[in-house]
Amino acid sequence: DEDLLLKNVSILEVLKSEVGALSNTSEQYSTQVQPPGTSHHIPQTIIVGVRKGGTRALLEMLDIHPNIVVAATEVHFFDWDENYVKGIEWYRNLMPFSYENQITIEKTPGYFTSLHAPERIHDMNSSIKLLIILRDPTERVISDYTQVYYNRLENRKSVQRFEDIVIKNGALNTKYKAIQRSLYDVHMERWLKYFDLNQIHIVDGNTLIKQPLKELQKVEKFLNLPPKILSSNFYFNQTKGFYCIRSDGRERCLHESKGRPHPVVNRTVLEQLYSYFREHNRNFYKMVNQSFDWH
Ligand SMILES: Nc1ncnc2c1ncn2[C@@H]1O[C@H](COP(=O)(O)OS(=O)(=O)O)[C@@H](OP(=O)(O)O)[C@H]1O
Repeated sequence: DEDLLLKNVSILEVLKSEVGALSNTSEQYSTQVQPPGTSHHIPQTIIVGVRKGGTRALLEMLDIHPNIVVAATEVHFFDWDENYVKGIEWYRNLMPFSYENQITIEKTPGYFTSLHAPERIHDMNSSIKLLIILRDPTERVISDYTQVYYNRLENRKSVQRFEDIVIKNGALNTKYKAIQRSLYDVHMERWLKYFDLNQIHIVDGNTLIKQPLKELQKVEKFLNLPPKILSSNFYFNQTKGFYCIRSDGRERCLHESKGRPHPVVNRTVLEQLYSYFREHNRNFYKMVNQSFDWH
């Protein structure tokens, strides 16, 4: 049920928050005629996740770069069988027009936790560069819950308190999908079966919120692009409480579904989540040779 809901939610998102997130990309995308010398290219880089990690912010911020073009919507090619069977040409045609010197990027957060995505992406291009944006796993669970909460409200479905989902019979409900999606080591292991660590760059989602330029400069380096994203491309919007983008003479913030207030969670429940993830986090740090200041 939750997966079905998620799928519907994703489609809804494509229609609402994702396409509408930044009118700039969607307008360009839907009305653009093919400029001479451009064509649809298969992405040389994919943001594969994680859901609620900050994938939309990362994609839109990378779109500032003149050598980057981004797909406006989540494509779900590698994680949804009904799309994958349509073949690579179907996928390529969904990409925006780009020049030879530009990198095409798409983001589908569901790839990170998909069982098939690593192998399928590897089959398409074994030397592709992958971006994964991660944030504190507990925060990610709460963000995931918050998204489903609002979607259920919109669809007039019943909602539950966070604590009532996360704790079952006095113990942590580790079967809860949102918790499973935060087991970064478990998912990462699948990616490392197909890709070298040096093909994968991990973006710190917590840092992207507070110091976007710092994280974007690392991505520019990873993609071998000249540093073109500047501090003047960002301004802090007090009302939203997040950085917004200034580019091509326009100012834009992400859709209101990005950066929603989270519920205040019971301290004991928080501690249970922190301690559950601790071992997984340590394992993940070892796997990727990098550590993060998660709880
Ligand atoms: N600049 C800026 N503006 C708004 N939001 C920002 C920004 N940078 C990062 N974020 C964080 O992005 C979180 C949503 O992540 P995703 O875009 O990956 O979500 S989704 O999986 O595509 O639904 C979203 O999570 P929530 O805070 O839970 O809404 C934000 O914390």
